[in-house]
Amino acid sequence: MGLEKKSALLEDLIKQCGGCAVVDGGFATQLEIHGAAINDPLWSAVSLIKNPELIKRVHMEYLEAGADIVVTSSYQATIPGFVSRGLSTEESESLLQKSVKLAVEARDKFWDKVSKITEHSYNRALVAASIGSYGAYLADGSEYSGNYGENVNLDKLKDFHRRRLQVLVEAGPDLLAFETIPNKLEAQACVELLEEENVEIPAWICFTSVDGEKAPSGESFEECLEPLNKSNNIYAVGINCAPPQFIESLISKFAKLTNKAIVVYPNSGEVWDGKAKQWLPSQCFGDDEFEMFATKWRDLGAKLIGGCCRTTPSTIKAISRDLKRR
Ligand SMILES: C[S+](C)CC[C@H](N)C(=O)O
Ligand SMILES: N[C@@H](CCS)C(=O)O
Ligand SMILES: [Zn+2]
Repeated sequence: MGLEKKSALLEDLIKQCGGCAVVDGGFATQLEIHGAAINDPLWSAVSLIKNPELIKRVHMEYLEAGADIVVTSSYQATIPGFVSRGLSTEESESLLQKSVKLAVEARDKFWDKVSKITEHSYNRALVAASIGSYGAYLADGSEYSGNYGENVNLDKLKDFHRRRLQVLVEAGPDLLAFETIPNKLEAQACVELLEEENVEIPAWICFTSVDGEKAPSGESFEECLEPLNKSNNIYAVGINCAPPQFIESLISKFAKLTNKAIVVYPNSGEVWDGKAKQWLPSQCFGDDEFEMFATKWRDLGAKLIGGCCRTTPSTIKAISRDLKRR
């Protein structure tokens, strides 16, 4: 299936959902709720080594909550990351494939179950392969600073992303989700790679923001979106893992800067302490607030809405209830 057909699948899903599809919520958060220890350089991806069954369980929980799109466990899964744990390149690549396989299996199992029920409100979900930023791999919180240092140029970022992208694409997800991109250089590297590798899977690219106005690097979103707006590979652009109180004005800003679909999946509002590797309490949104804001975000133009870190299946249930109340 080529790029056009796969993009049409996503387009149809959005239509079927009444104009806005639901993305799942914090994957790592739900792993932790089930007791997974992820204070680790591989973060949530450590579960690919330690507990793949739990990954599937979390995907199922988000599907049951009403997610139309499930994001795989590969955010912080990288070949160099696995190799520095003593795994071989082959083993590392097979874990990346497994991240897609687990999500596809969960989706198929769930759909098999619900499609037998005469009246249900679910859609057949799509699987988005997560591709975390270079900062996520560094595991020092730099996905929220955009500060990669002087030695990181376009080629280095392309080299970092290339093989993982190839492996994930071969595993056959429906979509690609580039997450927590903190600067224009990395966004450009991702877009150029999609073209160089002739990838035929539609992608979204999401930036973080720590001030509610610009990318963490200080670059304006006008600058950051410029390479993305020109690319046929990019279906949607947006924001993930930023505080929810920024989302309203960022959707309005993006709507003026792009014709791409807009995707937003904020975190709960807590702030990540990269050194201590823990979330610090801050102004926080609960499920009720997500429920209230989801329709607002949709009315402002978002076509894909979900939650990121510190949100849970109950957050997704609230968003789904809100958006699917026709
Ligand atoms: C989205 S952040 C909370 C993921 C974890 C981070 N890259 C780290 O490893 O410290
Ligand atoms: N989808 C990621 C988080 C991105 S910030 C995960 O939970 O593993
Ligand atoms: Zn997050």
